[in-house]
Amino acid sequence: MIPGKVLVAYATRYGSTKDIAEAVSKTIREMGIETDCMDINSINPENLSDYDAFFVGSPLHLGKWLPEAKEFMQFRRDILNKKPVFIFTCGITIKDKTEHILKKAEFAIYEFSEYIKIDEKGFFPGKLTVSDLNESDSQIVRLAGVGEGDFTDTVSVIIWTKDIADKYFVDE
Ligand SMILES: Cc1cc2nc3c(=O)[nH]c(=O)nc-3n(C[C@H](O)[C@H](O)[C@H](O)COP(=O)(O)O)c2cc1C
Repeated sequence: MIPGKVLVAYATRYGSTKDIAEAVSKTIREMGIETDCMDINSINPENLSDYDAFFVGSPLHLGKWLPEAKEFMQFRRDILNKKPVFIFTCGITIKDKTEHILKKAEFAIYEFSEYIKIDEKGFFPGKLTVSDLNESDSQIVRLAGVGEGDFTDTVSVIIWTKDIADKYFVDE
């Protein structure tokens, strides 16, 4: 299936998941496929039927997807289940791709993978600067010992996206 239009939907607090979403969107657009890259909070559900495939991403917060991203999966599952769905998770801990870390990141998506058919999953390291966080987030990351730094890996995002396009966006 060559999609007419693809939606890349993301949740973010500090912009790094938006950066990943934009890299996904740019990669697809460069293949000649139309894409919209949108913050989940600004998506009009009535427009979802315009899309032939969905990328949906969220950062990890205390081991979970952000609430608006989980709600998007839950409340829009009927339309999502009719189309290919590719999800990406961003987290600072994902810089260490150990089995334990990846299992924890998998657990974050377990709750909605029960009712949504997920075609592909990507896990990407994020970016965190404690001094940029609001008061409550900075307390949480200090207490949880989340760590900080910029581990953005755009090359891996582009490769992941191209692999998906090669596998799913082909003439039948
Ligand atoms: C309150 C808070 C909790 C976080 N919890 C986790 C976590 O459980 N696991 C993890 O890998 N990263 C965690 N992070 C790091 C973020 O997932 C990471 O910085 C991500 O790149 C942020 O995405 P954003 O810039 O799109 O908001 C946390 C960050 C914050 C602010």
